[in-house]
Amino acid sequence: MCGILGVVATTPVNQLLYDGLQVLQHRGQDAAGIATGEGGRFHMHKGSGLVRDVFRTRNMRSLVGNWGIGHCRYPTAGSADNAAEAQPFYVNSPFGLMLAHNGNLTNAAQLKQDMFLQDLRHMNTNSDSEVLLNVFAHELQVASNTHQVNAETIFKAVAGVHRRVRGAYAVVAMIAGYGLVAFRDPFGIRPLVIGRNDTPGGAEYLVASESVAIDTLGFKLLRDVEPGEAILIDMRGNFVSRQCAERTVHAPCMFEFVYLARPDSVMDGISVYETRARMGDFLADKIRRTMPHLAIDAVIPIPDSSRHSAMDLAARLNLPYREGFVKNRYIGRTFIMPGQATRRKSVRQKLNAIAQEFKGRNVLLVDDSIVRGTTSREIIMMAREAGAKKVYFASASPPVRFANVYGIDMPTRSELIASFRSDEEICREIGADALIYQDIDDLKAAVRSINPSITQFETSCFDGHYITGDITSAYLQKMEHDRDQPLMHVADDDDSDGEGSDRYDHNDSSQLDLNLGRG
Ligand SMILES: O=P(O)(O)OC[C@H]1O[C@H](OP(=O)(O)OP(=O)(O)O)[C@H](O)[C@@H]1O
Ligand SMILES: NC(=O)CC[C@H](N)C(=O)O
Ligand SMILES: [Mg+2]
Repeated sequence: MCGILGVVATTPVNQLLYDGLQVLQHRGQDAAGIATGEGGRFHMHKGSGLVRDVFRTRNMRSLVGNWGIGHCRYPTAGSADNAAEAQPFYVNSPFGLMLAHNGNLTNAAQLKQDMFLQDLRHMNTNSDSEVLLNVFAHELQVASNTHQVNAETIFKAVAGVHRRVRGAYAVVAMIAGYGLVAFRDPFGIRPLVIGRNDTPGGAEYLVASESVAIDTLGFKLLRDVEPGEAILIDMRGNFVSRQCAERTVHAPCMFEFVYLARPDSVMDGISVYETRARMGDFLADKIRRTMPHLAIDAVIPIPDSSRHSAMDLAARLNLPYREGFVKNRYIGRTFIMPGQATRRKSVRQKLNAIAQEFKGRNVLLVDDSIVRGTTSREIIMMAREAGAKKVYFASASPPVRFANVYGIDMPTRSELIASFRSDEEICREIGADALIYQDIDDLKAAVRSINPSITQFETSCFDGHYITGDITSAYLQKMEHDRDQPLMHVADDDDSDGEGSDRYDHNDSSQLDLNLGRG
């Protein structure tokens, strides 16, 4: 996952894109970038780090124009902390293109080779998103027979992308002289929603990974981009859309509902908050059914993502819900940090136990998922150190046993605590007195209870079924081999200009003398 945003407005969009990326920060903490368009001219600034660290006042001032795109990165290809792989990516031909991508391509290596040999295109990074941009550029070039780009050619180019590219992709792109393009892969694995804002100057459109960005930026949620669909918004704010894939299946990523998305988002017509609450209900029923003997004194969530499931679980079991861990709000999400050592250290920095909530009690800790077991191991130890008698552990999702190839950085089975262990072994490994996992059918039922029209999900990390149908065991083995080391860190030279004190203060948009009309 990463956060992506695209907007065509009637006033400058630099502040809007910045604010939107801040709201999508939970989707990627590694790098951020913004590109804007001023007529046919692009401006861009990107770099490693959190949104608030990447942009300085002078960068924001240079992002001139009424339309643009933004990206915050959680790397799944190439390397972590590498400013060269920050997005958006740019190619000058045809017309001038900028692109930002959420997802992961599964045939990037083959495409890269084909494009070098057949299309004479060079790629300068190991990012699959740069490959995607070049495929789009090539298809647009082939489809264009005039010097002017039009909707027909863009739709043809997106259809060409769908034919050549495999994997997961939600995309926002800018075409110089035309406007904004957004599209989603034919399985709709990664989310993408559209918002609209009617102003005296005309309609404005915003496309974003999650509806939370649409709400907070003052737009109204229109709908999701359909799997395989492309939407175009020209620089005057005219909106057209078309289905560009020959065959579509709607199978959104289940892990978005479990962990990735913010609870206040609605994606594919499903409220993430309500879904997580329903996961708690189903899990409560399983506990009642399978472990009626557990004498639980209190249900305690592991902040942040499990709170809503834990609350409903406690209510359904008629047990007290207690907040036993305090989260340091200045530490980011642990799971999406690159490198296991950093993740482990961050759990202790991030969460601290309130001893009184544990002393002499049997507690049921609830988390949304157990992936590498980093959080659960530490937290159970902390609960015991705080004086808990028995520590039971419940996960609102099933065991994560398989690699993800669609934009979540868990490429190797060996790093997953559940891959080659039974539930009893996992329970021992994390040090719990009992362990309860959600069943996969209950997880699906929880999400479908909010929107029954979604009948399929991308659930490969739980069941090993890869929805795109092209993932072979040889592919998975190669990935395991290539990535048995976590993503490499590349030295950050971002502050080489020595002007670190000039960081942009997001609370003071008056620093932007070009920011007219947006607070
Ligand atoms: O088994 P693990 O490898 O530790 O991964 C699972 C944990 O990571 C996530 O939390 P994270 O701290 O990333 O974010 P949150 O604050 O949104 O819960 C998730 O909510 C689990 O707590
Ligand atoms: N998580 C993502 O969406 C990652 C996007 C892209 N594959 C990258 O590594 O930069
Ligand atoms: Mg968590």
